[in-house]
Order: sequence, then structure tokens, then C-alpha cells
Amino acid sequence: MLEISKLVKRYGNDEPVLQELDLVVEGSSVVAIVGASGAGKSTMLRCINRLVEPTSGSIRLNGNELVKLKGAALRRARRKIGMVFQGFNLIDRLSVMENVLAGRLGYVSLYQAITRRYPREDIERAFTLMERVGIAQYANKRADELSGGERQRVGVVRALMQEPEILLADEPTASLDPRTSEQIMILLQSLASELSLPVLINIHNVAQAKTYTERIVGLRHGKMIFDGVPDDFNKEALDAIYGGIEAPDEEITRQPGSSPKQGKQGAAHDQI
Ligand SMILES: Nc1ncnc2c1ncn2[C@@H]1O[C@H](COP(=O)(O)OP(=O)(O)OP(=O)(O)O)[C@@H](O)[C@H]1O
Repeated sequence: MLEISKLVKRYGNDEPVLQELDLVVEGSSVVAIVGASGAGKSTMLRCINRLVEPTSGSIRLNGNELVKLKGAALRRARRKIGMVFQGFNLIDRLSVMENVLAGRLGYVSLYQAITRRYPREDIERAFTLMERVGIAQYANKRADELSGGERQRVGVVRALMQEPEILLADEPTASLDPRTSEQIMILLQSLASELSLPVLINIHNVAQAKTYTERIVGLRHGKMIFDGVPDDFNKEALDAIYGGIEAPDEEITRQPGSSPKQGKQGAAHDQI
């Protein structure tokens, strides 16, 4: 269970980007975090895995307080938090298998990592997961020889190799075409239930959030202003979250797989 309580993040002397945010995610729920650009979505995810230092507040994962952890304790906690990135964050010149095994770096010794002598069970787990997501046939290919969707699958498997207790996905579909985006969303949804894993997904595509997640959290200026099931995420909620911004109104009704036409927010970010 993830329990975020009164989380504040202030960069320098600027206004806080997260303002006493509270969020509890239980079980294997798939939660979409939506909000306009700058609302604090990435900052929130990055506070959870401590890529960003929270200013104050508490973040507990299965009872363990993550804020204030340092050194070895922080490294141990971090390996339980899988992260999937918009730009995949793969090492292009390495093979798919080597990228996937990088998910074990928090577990193996430095010697094993440098000599790439990963335990047999890690390699077996890597193959099992690669088969599960349909990339086993690319194990020996260089990562940069894969399509965007395949690369994101590598990113997902690398995160799962950590045996995470939670999966964070920061705009995981924003670099992908609409069809491939949907496949990745379906994959994340299925893996959450198969592995009993909570998954938090920052996403600009409201239609996909509504279709492939079971809960939507809407942020505006670092505050949560919507928290509910997709069916309740209506035009009013959309307006409250995107405010005066030219909101992706059409996304709320657009069916997945239809035209990728989007409002400013979606267009600006899904194409990056
Ligand atoms: N390292 C940083 N230093 C200073 N300000 C930052 C830093 N990272 C983010 N910010 C600011 O914090 C605010 C929230 O940024 P964040 O990236 O969390 O928003 P977001 O909702 O994820 O936006 P987007 O959808 O565009 O990715 C923005 O105003 C941003 O400029």
C-alpha cells in the first residue's frame, strides 16, 4: 500500500509545486494521475522514488517511510519501486537482455554487474517476463533496433525485474502512436492484476486514463482536486483540472483507437 500524507515539494524559494498532497493507493489498483502541464504530476512520482527530495510530508510504501531514507536504506527501498519513463531510458548500444538485467542492479554485487554475471534465476526471470510481454525474440538485439512500443516493453520488463512493490509510469505512452499507446496501457493494466502490483500512471490522454485505469486523480497547481472512478470523470472534472487551459475536451469522448486529434495539453505532450 502507498500512503502519501501532506506531501510538500518546493523547488528553491518558488511556490510549492506540491501542496500538502494526500493519496492512498491500495492493492493492485491502476491509478491515472492527470493534470495540466506543470501541475506537479512528475514531481509527485519522483518524490516517491526520491529522484526528487520532498520538502516535507510522509510517503510510506507497505508501511516503510521513504522520506528521509539515505544511503543503503534508500537504495534498498528504491529497488522496490519500478519506474517506466516516457523516453524509455534504455541504453541503446546494449542488448535487450542487458537492458532488462539492469533491473537487477540493485540486487547483484558490483563484480557481478561489471562482469555481467547475473545469477541464473535472474536470466530465467528475464526470459519469462520478456516472453510475457512479447519481446523474448529480441533478447540479443540492440535496444536501438526496436520500435517505440517494443522499447517501452523493455522498459516495463526492466522495472519488473526489480520485483517492485509498486510501478510508477511517467507518461509511458507519450512517445508512442495511439495504437501502440493503447497496447502499453493494456499491458500495464494486465500486469497490475497478474502481479498484484499498484501502478501509478502520469498521463495526458484522458480517454486512455478513463479506459485503462480504475481510478483517476486530478492535480491542479499541486493540489488534488479530483479523486474518483473514471465514470465520474466528467466535463466538470475536466474543466476543474484544466481550467482556462484549452482542455482536451474531445478526449473525454474519443474512443481509444480513433483519431489522435487532441487538445493543447494532449497534443503538446503526447507528441514529445
Ligand atoms: N528541477 C526543478 N527545478 C525547479 N522547478 C522545477 C523542477 N522540476 C519541475 N519544476 C517545476 O515544478 C512544476 C511542476 O512540474 P512537473 O514536471 O512536476 O509538472 P507535470 O505536471 O509533470 O508537468 P508535465 O505534464 O508538463 O510533465 C513546474 O512549474 C516546473 O517548472
